[in-house]
Amino acid sequence: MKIIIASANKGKIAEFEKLMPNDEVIAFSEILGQIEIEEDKDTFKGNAIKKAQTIYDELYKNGYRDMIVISDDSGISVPVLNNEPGIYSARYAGLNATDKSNNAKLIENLNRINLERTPAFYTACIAIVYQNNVYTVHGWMHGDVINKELGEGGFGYDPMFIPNGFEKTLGELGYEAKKEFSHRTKALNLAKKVLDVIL
Ligand SMILES: O=c1[nH]c(=O)c2ncn([C@@H]3O[C@H](COP(=O)(O)OP(=O)(O)OP(=O)(O)O)[C@@H](O)[C@H]3O)c2[nH]1
Ligand SMILES: [Mg+2]
Repeated sequence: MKIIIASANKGKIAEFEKLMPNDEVIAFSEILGQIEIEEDKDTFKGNAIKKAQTIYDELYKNGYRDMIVISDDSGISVPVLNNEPGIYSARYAGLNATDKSNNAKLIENLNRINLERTPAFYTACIAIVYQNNVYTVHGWMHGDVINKELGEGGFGYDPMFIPNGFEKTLGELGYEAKKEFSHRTKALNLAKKVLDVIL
């Protein structure tokens, strides 16, 4: 099955490819080139729908039909920081933020309140657009964030995140572990059930 991923995040696209080994997973940019989508909704769900719908509409305008478009809006929330960065995870350190600068800002904010480690959770909302219908599913992963980066695996905040039941960060554990229980894995498992019903 051909699935268009409405994301420009290489880390996410790589995860989707590994999670759907039997499908043809194509990043939208391979067909449409770069498209900037303003994420101006106030929920993961709102932004996920906007991303998937925008890419679906662009593909449609370009003559593509019967495609399945999947988006992912995700982020990490830290309850002791009023659930920051949440939907702002990708731009926590500002408009030109990178994974490095976002992690540095989170570390700075943890240090400001003298916390080496505190509970946190990831959320992923996946939106599916198919034949002008929209479906959304969510997945979560709970654990702790720490005020330093450990390990090189994963992407984004992974080197700062210790999932429940482990004593290492996702950066140290690597993708084979993360794949078993991540927010994206859980959401995608639900998305696959939706696809089983609608296709
Ligand atoms: O360590 C991480 N492991 C994860 O598994 C993960 N999932 C999300 N995130 C963070 O949350 C932002 C999402 O923002 P986001 O959904 O807008 O994505 P994005 O802007 O990077 O790409 P796009 O899909 O919008 O094109 C990302 O940039 C990351 O910083 C993660 N960090
Ligand atoms: Mg984004």
